[in-house]
Amino acid sequence: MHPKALVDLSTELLRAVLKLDQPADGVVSAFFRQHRALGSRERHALAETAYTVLRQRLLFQNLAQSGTGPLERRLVLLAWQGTPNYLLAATEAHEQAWLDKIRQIDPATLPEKQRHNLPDWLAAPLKDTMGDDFWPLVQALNEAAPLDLRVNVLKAKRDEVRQALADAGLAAEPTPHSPWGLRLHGKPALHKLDVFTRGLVEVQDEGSQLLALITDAKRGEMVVDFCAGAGGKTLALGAAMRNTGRLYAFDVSGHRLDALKPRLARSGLSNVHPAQIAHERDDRIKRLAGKIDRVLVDAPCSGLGTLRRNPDLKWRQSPKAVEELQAKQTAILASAARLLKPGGRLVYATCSLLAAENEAVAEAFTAANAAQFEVLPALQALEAARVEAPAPLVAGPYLRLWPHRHQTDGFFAAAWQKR
Ligand SMILES: C[S@@+](CC[C@H](N)C(=O)[O-])C[C@H]1O[C@@H](n2cnc3c(N)ncnc32)[C@H](O)[C@@H]1O
Repeated sequence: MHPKALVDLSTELLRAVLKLDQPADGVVSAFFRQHRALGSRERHALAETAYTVLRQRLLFQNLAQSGTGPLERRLVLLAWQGTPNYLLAATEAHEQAWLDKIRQIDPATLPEKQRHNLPDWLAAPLKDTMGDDFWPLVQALNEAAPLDLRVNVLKAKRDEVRQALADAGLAAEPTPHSPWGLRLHGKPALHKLDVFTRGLVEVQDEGSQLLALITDAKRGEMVVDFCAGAGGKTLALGAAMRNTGRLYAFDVSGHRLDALKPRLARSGLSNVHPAQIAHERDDRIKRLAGKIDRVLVDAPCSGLGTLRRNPDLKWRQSPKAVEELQAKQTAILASAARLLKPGGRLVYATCSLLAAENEAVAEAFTAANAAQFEVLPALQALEAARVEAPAPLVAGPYLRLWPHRHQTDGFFAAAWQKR
């Protein structure tokens, strides 16, 4: 495609993404479905340019105040992620002169907001929690996430998969903590690979694998994945159970559970029972009360731990949404807890960075249920699950993962044992 046309399309995509009325990944996919002629490099340039603006929106919006022409075009020129030659061929002399002037600005001299690119309501609690680690976190949130795989231990060993990937020309290292994980070099296309189509691997962030590991589901047990969604953790739990026992995958969204089905078929698991529930107090939950060995509550949350992949969330979430989520998380956790039998394990997890959705919810549960539930220190649970080098993964009794410290998305988990 001609560079001018490509930059125009990039501007059109950015305009749609910046409405912020839908998740950016959905807007980008829909846009590419409407423009099927775009090649993979062109798609990469368009998607990465939009994501770069989302990551550093406050900076770019400020810099764009000086140019001329439509705002979205100026933002595209500033954040362009395609080849530089394309940008040169697509721009007028006055635009190039403007870009040259902007490139002379030293980012270190800019106001703090334009360096962290976070809304105030999010920057404030993160500064409080992180102290000196705030800026390393900000930097990590603006970088792309690595691509991790989880080996399906029902079908293969990690070394075998690593060798099969190497034979296909793909280098991968074992993840530092999860015994199931491989971290790929780069972002290769995986869906046509034999190891993927045969269900030997799933794409799953190491942090997400650690949430399944801390649940430590065992052979023959009765297990509930309360907020199973498309089943990322369900598949890991089912394989850890070696396809024995019974694993219920609940969710209020039938649409998300539908997305679990092809993944289940690839995985070879037959111990998983997906079921749509109306809400957390559904009759199905009442019928299973007191019968379950392990319950994972991978709660609906702000998703702010995934900002590397979903930078739009920092502009789409709000303090009010976080408050509503906290109430929902509290209600789901209370209801899910009723499922456990004595000696059973309850795990509450999120992919949020905020204490309001993490420690605050866990501490309120502990306080309200001390007679029935005892906190299980995350370190103890991770050691028992044979997680490698677990000490740096915990903060007090909880699992706490950060992109800048652990190269994972931001995750939290608390565990309790029913008395
Ligand atoms: C963080 S996502 C789950 C991701 C999933 N566990 C995975 O690993 O792919 C949270 C899920 O909670 C579901 N959810 C929201 N409210 C719920 C409720 N009251 N009961 C059960 N699930 C709920 C959402 O539909 C969403 O799929």
